[in-house]
Amino acid sequence: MSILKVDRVTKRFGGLVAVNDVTMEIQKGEILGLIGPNGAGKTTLTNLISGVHLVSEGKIVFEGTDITLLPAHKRCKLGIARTFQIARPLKNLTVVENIMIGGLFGKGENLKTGRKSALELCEGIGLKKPDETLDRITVLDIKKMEIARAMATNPKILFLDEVMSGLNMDETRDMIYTVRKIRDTGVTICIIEHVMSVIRELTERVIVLDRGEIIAEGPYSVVSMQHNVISAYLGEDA
Ligand SMILES: Nc1ncnc2c1ncn2[C@@H]1O[C@H](COP(=O)(O)OP(=O)(O)OP(=O)(O)O)[C@@H](O)[C@H]1O
Repeated sequence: MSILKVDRVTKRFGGLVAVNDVTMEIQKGEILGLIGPNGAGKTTLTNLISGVHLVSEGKIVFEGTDITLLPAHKRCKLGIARTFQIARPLKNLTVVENIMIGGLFGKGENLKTGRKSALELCEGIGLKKPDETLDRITVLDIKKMEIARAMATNPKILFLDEVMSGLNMDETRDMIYTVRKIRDTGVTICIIEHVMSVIRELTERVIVLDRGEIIAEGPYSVVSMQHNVISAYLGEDA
C-alpha cells in the first residue's frame, strides 16, 4: 500500500530543471533508497516532499491527502520528517534539548513531556549522553541526535539525507542497525545515500535519479547491473 505519491513533479530553479517530471510511490513500511550521482536531484526531491520548496509543477499526495501546497510545518504534523544533509544542531543546547525541539514544535509537547519523550528516544537510539553539549559527542551521536529530533515529531515517513557520511565502519554498522530498528517500529524510510554497500544492505528497493529524472527503479541487485545506471555514475552517455 502506498503512503506517498509523487505525480509528475518538476522543480525549476530559474533555468535549471533540478527535478524533471518525476512520478514515484513510496510503499508503507518499506526502506526505499534514493540514489544517483551528485546533482541528480535527490535532495531537491526530498525538499519538495517535506515542503522546504514548493513544486513548479505536479502533485504530491500523502496518505490520500494532497499536500502539494501545504507549508512544511503542516506536512510535519501529518507525519513527514527528514534529516538534513548538513546537520543543523543547535550548538548551545544539549543532546536532549536538541531532540526536544522536534517534540515541542512538531507534536506540541510541553517542556516536561517533551523532555521525557526525548530521553526515551535517546535510550531507543543509543544516545548515552543526553545531557552532554554537542562539542563533547561523536559524529555518530550528532547524526543519531538529528534522527532522534526528526523522530520526536512522531513521523510516519522519515527521509534520511546522507546519514552515513563521515562514519567509520563500526559506526556505519551501528547506523544501519539503528535505521532498521526505526523501520521495525512501523516508520517508512526513504534514505538518500552515496555509500552503496549501505544501500545494498538496507533497502528493499531503490529509485535512481539522474539529471532530475528517474532512470531506474527496482531491487539494488538488479538496478546496479543496468547499463544506464552504471553510465550515470561513470559520467558516460548511456
Ligand atoms: N536552492 C537551489 N537553488 C538553485 N539551484 C539548486 C538549489 N537546490 C539545488 N539546486 C540545483 O539542483 C540540482 C540538483 O541538486 P540536488 O542537491 O537536489 O542534487 P543531489 O542529487 O541531492 O546531489 P548530491 O548527491 O550532490 O547531494 C543541482 O544542479 C543543484 O545545483
